[in-house]
Amino acid sequence: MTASLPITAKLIDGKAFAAALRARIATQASGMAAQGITPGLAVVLVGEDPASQVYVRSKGRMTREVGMNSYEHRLPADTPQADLLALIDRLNADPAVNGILVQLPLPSHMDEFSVINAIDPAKDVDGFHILNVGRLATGQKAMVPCTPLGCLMLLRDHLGSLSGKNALVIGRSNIVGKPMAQLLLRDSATVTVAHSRTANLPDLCRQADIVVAAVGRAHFVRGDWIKPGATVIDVGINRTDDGLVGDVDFDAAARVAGAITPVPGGVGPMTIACLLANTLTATARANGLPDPDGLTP
Ligand SMILES: Nc1nc(=O)c2c([nH]1)NC[C@@H]1CN(c3ccc(C(=O)N[C@@H](CCC(=O)O)C(=O)O)cc3)C=[N+]21
Repeated sequence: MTASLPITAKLIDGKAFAAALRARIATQASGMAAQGITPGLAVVLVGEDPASQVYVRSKGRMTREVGMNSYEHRLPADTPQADLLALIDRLNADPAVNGILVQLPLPSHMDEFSVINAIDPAKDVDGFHILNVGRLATGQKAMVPCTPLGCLMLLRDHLGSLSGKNALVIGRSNIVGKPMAQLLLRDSATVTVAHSRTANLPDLCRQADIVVAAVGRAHFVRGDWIKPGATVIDVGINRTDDGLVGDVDFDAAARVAGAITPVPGGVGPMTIACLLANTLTATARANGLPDPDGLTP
């Protein structure tokens, strides 16, 4: 139905935006280095989830490219939870480590909440610790989850103010949907969070000026769900026979939307750039410096 229309949406180039963001982070990191401070990010990977491997590799490279130290800890899938908690304790106590990321998902014998909440909230660059979740929800200074922060930066860059916009977040996960809703609310959008039980999702979506799709199902959001001119942010990373695709039927949606992020090259690179932004912010706060410019919401 939408296939006959021309592609009119502006492409929101997350890859280019993320590269510019990393360049600003590198400049600010070298300013810290001049004061004898080198930010350090520790990434802990338990087991060998293939999607996680890709992420960890590009993350390590980009961390070094912006002038930060990268520490990688790979543990076997059958590592006892107590051993992981002992490693987290060591990283919490290590002054060279300003940020700690424990790659999710964890093997099923571990309790993710116990592991995440063992991280020093000041080093919780994922923003998943319950203290940071509560701070974000109550408008206090927090570490903000990387993917929603990246989406917010792209939205603000494209739209300017989000005030009064109808925003639909599709997906209610702790890592994307819920913190995304909090950030949109803070920017005075009118926020709806939809999920697998939401009634009449297509009609709800047709009222949205902003759609953030984070459901984890390839091409779940159809082109004829999109309000003409809407801004569409696709968080999905789905590996299919057609390669990496998002949660939005891009070819159809790009004929209706005002602007849309591609997959790959949209939100994914922003997630990594925001991880580096959070590491710089954590380093600044740990050293009593003001928050770096333009990296926090
Ligand atoms: N504690 C934790 N924090 C995370 O932030 C986290 C995690 N666990 N577990 C795994 C997911 C996945 N994730 C991605 C980040 C960037 C890309 C990315 O840069 N994607 C590229 C494509 C990469 C490719 O070609 O496969 C893009 O979209 O353009 C993908 C996936 C972060 N995650």
